[in-house]
Amino acid sequence: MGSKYIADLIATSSGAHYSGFHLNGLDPRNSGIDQPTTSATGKLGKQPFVIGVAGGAASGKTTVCDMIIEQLHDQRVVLVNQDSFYHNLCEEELKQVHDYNFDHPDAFDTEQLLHCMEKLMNGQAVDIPKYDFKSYRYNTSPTRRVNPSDVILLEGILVFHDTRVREMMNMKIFVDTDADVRLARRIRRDTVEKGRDIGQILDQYSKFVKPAFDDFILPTKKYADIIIPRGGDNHVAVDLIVQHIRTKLGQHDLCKIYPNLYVIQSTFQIRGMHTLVRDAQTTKHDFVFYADRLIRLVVEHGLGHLPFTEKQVITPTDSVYTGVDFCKRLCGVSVIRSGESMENALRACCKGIKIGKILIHREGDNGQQLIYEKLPLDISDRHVLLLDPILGTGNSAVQAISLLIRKGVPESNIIFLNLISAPQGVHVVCKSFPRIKIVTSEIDTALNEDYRVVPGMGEFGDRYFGTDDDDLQLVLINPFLFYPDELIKNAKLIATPGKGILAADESTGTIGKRLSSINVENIESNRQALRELLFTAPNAVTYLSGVILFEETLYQKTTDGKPFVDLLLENNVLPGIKVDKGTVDLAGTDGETTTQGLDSLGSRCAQYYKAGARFAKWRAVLKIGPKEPSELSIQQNAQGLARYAIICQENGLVPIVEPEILTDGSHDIKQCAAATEMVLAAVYKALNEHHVLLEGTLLKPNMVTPGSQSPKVTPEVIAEATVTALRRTVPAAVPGIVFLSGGQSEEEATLNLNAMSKLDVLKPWTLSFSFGRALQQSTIKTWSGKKENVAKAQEVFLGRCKANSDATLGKYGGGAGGGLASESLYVEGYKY
Ligand SMILES: Nc1ncnc2c1ncn2[C@@H]1O[C@H](COP(=O)(O)OP(=O)(O)O)[C@@H](O)[C@H]1O
Ligand SMILES: Nc1ccn([C@@H]2O[C@H](COP(=O)(O)O)[C@@H](O)[C@H]2O)c(=O)n1
Repeated sequence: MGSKYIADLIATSSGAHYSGFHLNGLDPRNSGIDQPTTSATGKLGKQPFVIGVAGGAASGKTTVCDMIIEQLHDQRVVLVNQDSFYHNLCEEELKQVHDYNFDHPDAFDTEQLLHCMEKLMNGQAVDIPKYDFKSYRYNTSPTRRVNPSDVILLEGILVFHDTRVREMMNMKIFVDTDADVRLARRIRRDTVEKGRDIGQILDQYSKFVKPAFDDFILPTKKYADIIIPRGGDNHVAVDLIVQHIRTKLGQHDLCKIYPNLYVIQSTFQIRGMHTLVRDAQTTKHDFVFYADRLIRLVVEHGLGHLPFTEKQVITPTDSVYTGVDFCKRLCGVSVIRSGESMENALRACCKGIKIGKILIHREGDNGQQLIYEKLPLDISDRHVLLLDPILGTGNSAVQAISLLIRKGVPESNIIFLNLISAPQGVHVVCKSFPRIKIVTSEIDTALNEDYRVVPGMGEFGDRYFGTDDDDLQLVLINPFLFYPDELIKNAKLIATPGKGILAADESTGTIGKRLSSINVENIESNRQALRELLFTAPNAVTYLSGVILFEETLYQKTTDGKPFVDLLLENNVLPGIKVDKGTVDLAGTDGETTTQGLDSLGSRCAQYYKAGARFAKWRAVLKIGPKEPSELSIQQNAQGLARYAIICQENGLVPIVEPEILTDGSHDIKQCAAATEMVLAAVYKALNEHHVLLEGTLLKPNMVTPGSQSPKVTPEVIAEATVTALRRTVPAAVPGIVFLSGGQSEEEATLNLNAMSKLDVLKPWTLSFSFGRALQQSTIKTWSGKKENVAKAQEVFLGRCKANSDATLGKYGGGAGGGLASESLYVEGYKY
C-alpha cells in the first residue's frame, strides 16, 4: 500500500483538490527517484508503529511530533529524539567546540540509538540520555525512562540517514520548511534557550548547518512517505497522518488479507471494557454493563457500513444542510441465545427494527446441526445485521449465513457483528462468503483444543443471561418473538395499579342490544357517538390504561376528525382489539362451546398493530353444569387461548387471555372455585406448551361467585375464593389480572374488586378491571342517545371509572352512581 494508500486516504478525506502535502511516489517532482526502502504497512501486529520524522534543524519536527502525540492521546505514544544520541565531546573537542560539526552524521552515536530502538520494539523499557546543549554533554542530567508503546516517534535531522534506522520505520515524514524560516527560528531558539550569541549562531550556520543540510539531510527527503511543507502550520497534513496511524493501529493482519473484515479502532476505553468482560472474576452485573457498551460500539460501527442516500434538510436557521438518509430496508437476525444480548443495542440504534432469530443446535457428537428460524418474510429485500458476540470455529456463522442466503438475502447485504473473533472463524467465514462484511471489536489469538476462543471471555450467553442451561431458557422464553421487550412493557403498562380497561369491544350485534335498550338505532353514526362520548369524557381516561375496541371502532374518528386510536394514545391509554370471532358449539357436549377466529389471525394482528392496537382480547366461554366444564371443553378452550396468545405475541400484541366461566346455574361458590382452578390450570399449561411469554400477557378471568340461581354472598367471601383460586393457578410472571364483570351490577363488580384489593395476602399480580357493561350501563342509560345528555352521561362514566380505580387500590367506599349502578346486568344464557 504505502504512498498509494495515503493517496486514497487524501482523496477520500479532502476531496480531489489537495495542496501542501506531497507524496513522493505520486509527486511529479519526485518521479524517478528511489522508492522508500520500507513501506507504511511493513510492521504491524504486536510490534509498535514506528514513525520517523526528519527535516532541517528548526524546521518544526518536534512541533509536528507534539501535535501527533496530542491527537493520539488515547494511544500509548513515545517520542525519541536523535539529539539524545549526540556523542559526548572529549576535552579536546570541547576546547574547539566552535569547530565541531553537530550536523554531520558522525556527530551521533547511531549504534546506541539502534540499541535503544531495538529494545523498545521488543517491548522493553529503555533509559534514554538527556542531552544538554549548553554543556554539550548528556551525562550531567538524569536519564529519561521510555516505556514500550504502541507508537514510537523518532525525530531528528538525520534519522533517515542510516539504512538500519530507516528500516525500523513504518512511516517516514519529512518536515519541509524554507531555509530562511529555519534560520530565523534557529536564531531565536539558540539565543533564548541555548544562551548563544547571534554571531556564533550565524557562524555555525554558514560553516556547518547549511552545508550539512544540503549534503546529508536534504538527500534523505527521498526516503519520506510523506513530505509536510510548513511543518506545524500544516494542520491538514497532521490530521491525515493521525487518521492513517489510527487506521493502522486498529488493523489486524487479517484485515490485510480480508478487506471486508473490520476491527473497530482500539482505544484505552475499549481495551478497558475488554479487560473487564474477559476477567473471569467480573460480576454478572458488570459483565452485562460493559458487554452492552462494547456491543453498542460494534452495532454503531456496523450501521456505518450500510448504504445511504443523500438527503437535504432545512435547519432552524433556514439553511440547507446536505446530509444522508439512513438505509430503510434493514433487519437484525440474532443467533440464539448469545446473539440476543445484542438485540437491545440494535433496537436502541434503529427504532422499531425487526429482529429475526436463528437457533443452531448441535445434535449428539456427530456435530449435526438442526436449525430453527423465525425470520421476517421479506428478509430477501433487507440488509441483514447478523448478531452473535463470539466468532469461534465459524461453523455456526456459516450455518446462519447459508440460511440467510437460502432465504434470498444477497451475500453482500449481510453484515456480521461480533465482539471477539478467532482467526480460524474469520478464515472460515471470509473464505466461504467473501462478500459479507464482518465487524468485530477484537481478534483473539486462537482456539484451544476444546474449540474455545482464547483468551476469549467464556460462555458469553451464560455470563450475560446468568444461566447455564440453554434448554431451560428456551422453554421459559419463546425465542421467536420479535417484540419481547415491547410486549412486557405494554402488559406492565396496562397493569398499572389504579388503572383498568374499558371493554368497549362489543360487536355490531351486541352494541345493538345496548342501543335498543335506549331506543337508539344501531347504525354506525350512533355507535361512533357512544364511543366518542366514552373516550372524550373529561378526566375519565386518566383512570384507564387500555380500551378494547371492535374492528369498526379501531378505524373510527371523533367528529373533529381525530382517529380514536390517536386520542387514546395521547392520553396514555393503549388501544386494544377484540380478535375472536365468537363461539361455536362443541359437538357431543351439552351446549359447551369453543371460540373461533384463529384463521388468518396472524395477518389480522399485524394489520391491527399497524393501525395502532397494542393488545388483543379473545374470549373463551365455559359453563358449570352437572358434567361441565367437560375435559373436552377445558382442553379445547385452553388450546385455543394459547394458540391465540402466541399468534398475538408474534405480531406485537399483548394477549388478554379470557377464559370466562359463566355464572348461569345453581352451583355454589365452591363449585365455581373448583371449576375456575381447573380451567386456569389447563390454560396456563397450554400457554406454557405454546411458549407464550407470560410477562407479556394479562388474564381476564371471572370472579369466583355462586351461580346466578344461588343465594348471593358478601364481597369478602367472593374476594377470598377468587384470590385463592388465582394464587393456586396463575404464575407470578403474569403482570396483571383484569376481571370481567360477567353480568354483575356495576356496583357489585366494583365492591368485589375492592374487597379483593383489600385482602391481606400476597398477590404477585396487579388486580384490576376490564369491564364492559359494568362501566357503561348507567352511562348509556343517562345518555339515551340524546346530545343534550352527553355531558351528564360523561360525568356518570367518570364516576364509574373513578370508583373502579379506587377499588383496584382497595379504597372504594361504595355508593358511586346511586340506584342505576346497582341494577343487575345478569341476562340468562347471555351471548355476545
Ligand atoms: N509553525 C511555527 N510557527 C512559529 N514557530 C514555530 C513553528 N514551528 C516551530 N516553531 C518554533 O521553531 C523552533 C523550532 O521548532 P521545533 O519544532 O523544535 O523544530 P525542530 O524539532 O525541527 O528543531 C521552536 O522554537 C518552535 O517553537
Ligand atoms: N551541542 C549542540 C548540538 C546540536 N546543535 C544543533 O542542533 C540542531 C539539531 O537539533 P534540532 O532540534 O534543531 O533538530 C543541529 O542543527 C545542530 O547544529 C547545536 O547547536 N549544539
